[in-house]
Amino acid sequence: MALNTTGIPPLQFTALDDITAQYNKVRATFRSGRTRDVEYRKQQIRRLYWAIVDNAKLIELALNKDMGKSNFEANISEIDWCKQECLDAVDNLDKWIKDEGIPHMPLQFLAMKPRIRNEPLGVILNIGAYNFPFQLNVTPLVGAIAAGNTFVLKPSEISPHSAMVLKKIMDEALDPDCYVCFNGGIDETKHILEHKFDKIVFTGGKRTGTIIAQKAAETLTPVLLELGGQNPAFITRKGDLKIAARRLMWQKCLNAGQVCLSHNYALVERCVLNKFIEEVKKQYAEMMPQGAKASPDFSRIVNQGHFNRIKKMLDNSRGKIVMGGSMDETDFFIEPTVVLVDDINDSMVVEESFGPIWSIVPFDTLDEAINIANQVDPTPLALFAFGSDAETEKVINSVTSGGATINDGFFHAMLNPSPIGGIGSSGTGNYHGYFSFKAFSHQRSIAKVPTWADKLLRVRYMPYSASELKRHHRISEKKPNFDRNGQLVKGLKYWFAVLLSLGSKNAASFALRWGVLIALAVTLGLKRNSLGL
Ligand SMILES: NC(=O)c1ccc[n+]([C@@H]2O[C@H](COP(=O)([O-])OP(=O)(O)OC[C@H]3O[C@@H](n4cnc5c(N)ncnc54)[C@H](O)[C@@H]3O)[C@@H](O)[C@H]2O)c1
Ligand SMILES: CC1=C(/C=C/C(C)=C/C=C/C(C)=C/C=C/C=C(C)/C=C/C=C(C)/C=C/C=C(\C)C=O)C(C)(C)CCC1
Repeated sequence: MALNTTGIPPLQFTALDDITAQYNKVRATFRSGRTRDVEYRKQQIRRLYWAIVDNAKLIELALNKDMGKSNFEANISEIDWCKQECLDAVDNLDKWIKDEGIPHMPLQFLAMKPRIRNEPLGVILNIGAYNFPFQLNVTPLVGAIAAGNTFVLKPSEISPHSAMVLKKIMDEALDPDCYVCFNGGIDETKHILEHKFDKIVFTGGKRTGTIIAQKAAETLTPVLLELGGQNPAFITRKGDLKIAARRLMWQKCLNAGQVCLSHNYALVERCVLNKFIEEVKKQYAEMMPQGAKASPDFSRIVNQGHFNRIKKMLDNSRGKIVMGGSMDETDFFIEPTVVLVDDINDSMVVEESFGPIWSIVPFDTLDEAINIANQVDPTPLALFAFGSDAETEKVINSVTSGGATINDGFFHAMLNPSPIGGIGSSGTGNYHGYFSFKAFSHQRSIAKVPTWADKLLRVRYMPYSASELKRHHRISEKKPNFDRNGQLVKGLKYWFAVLLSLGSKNAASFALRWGVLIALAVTLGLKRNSLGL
């Protein structure tokens, strides 16, 4: 790739004919079996690792040009992340690739060597979002390579510098017969989608996600959808208000809140409302003493369209701005802004912010807060709870979400090996580390039936024999331990288990009780010995 004075050339769309030709090439290479070789996969991921390291400065530059992302954030949330994904895959692939046993297999079938083999799916298409262009595109790429697939990447055109650097990295580091990057807008993406893929990964908005899922359904292509949502935060009077304010502010300042996982609104117990708002202001002042506009750490909104969308959401609100509120359209700056609302139909609640603005909704009882969250978005991507253990447990059990963190922002998704994914309308499927490997593999069930076992299998052959069936049932039929009312039947087996476990309910009390019993027996034995009995 030729570099101009800024270091990165303007976004160049891939020609439609070229897309088809390169698609045919990666399809043919997959059929050739080249990507089945595990050493080959590891070598490709190692090359990718070094390409990320060697292009780190260019990645920083691209992210800065696309959305004013600071070098610090470019490193912790994109470069370091991608490097870690590569290393995790290379270090663990030999373990991941091994055939897996099948849990709870009845003893009599073990001779059939039942197992699961993770096999590559074929050609994977990844359509990426703009906000974390490296993390959100390289992570699926690593998983797809690790699982033995070929891969087509279509980065978001609204992070054009990042899209060009991603193409450079892939072109320079990876086997071009297997892994390709197509750049383009809607027309190019539509053309790509005319080709048959074995799985489509889409990260982006719900509206586009619906279009992609509909298109994929035409050819029964499975999808992994990473979408957005209205993520709630819960703060009760028993929570640490300072910690809640600090950590929530952090995730709304990271990438100027353009994070699918950040909170859209915070439900705050009314009796601590003013204190919490004061804490939020204090934390903002501490993190950005000269304000966000002057802070070298604060990103800009990616383009005019997203700037207008966020501004409109704020303009349409009937709530009261309690912090921030300033903007500068000339460089797409929007200040971290908090709006106090008392109507859950307010634009600040019902729309996805995907920016540095968020709302606070007061509540009087935790049940009320839970009802509000379930009304606003019953299946958000993430959820955050600050309160006592009992309260946070209640929140987690009463409001579902793709993932959840107690006492922090999206920590559950900051851990490379943890799976990330939505539920319901916030997404389908999950990935990261081993979970990417699984997402891009077919779990193929395999059995090998010994030829010598034919006599044992007599029961299944014609002419069917009632006596053979009776014998078969006698040997292998499992008996239920419950009655017709669904009640547990405390038969011989139950009482034997109680006796053996000494009535313990878990492994720790089992060990303790047996330990005490053995100690007692030993002490008694010693005593008898010393008495010469
Ligand atoms: N769950 C996650 O991991 C995750 C991560 C980042 C962003 N998001 C969500 O993504 C949204 C913001 O990102 P965005 O603006 O890049 O999303 P978007 O839906 O506008 O675009 C995503 C991708 O889809 C392509 N695209 C857009 N319109 C298309 C069409 N009509 N046909 C085919 N392809 C099309 C774009 O080129 C881009 O590559 C937010 O809703 C956010 O919550 C989710
Ligand atoms: C806490 C303990 C310790 C210390 C721990 C330390 C020092 C942790 C440092 C953590 C840092 C610097 C983390 C920063 C990470 C930022 C990340 C990974 C950002 C990720 C962004 C993501 C995933 C965005 C995703 C966006 C999506 C999906 C959509 O838009 C010890 C070790 C000192 C002791 C124990 C306790």
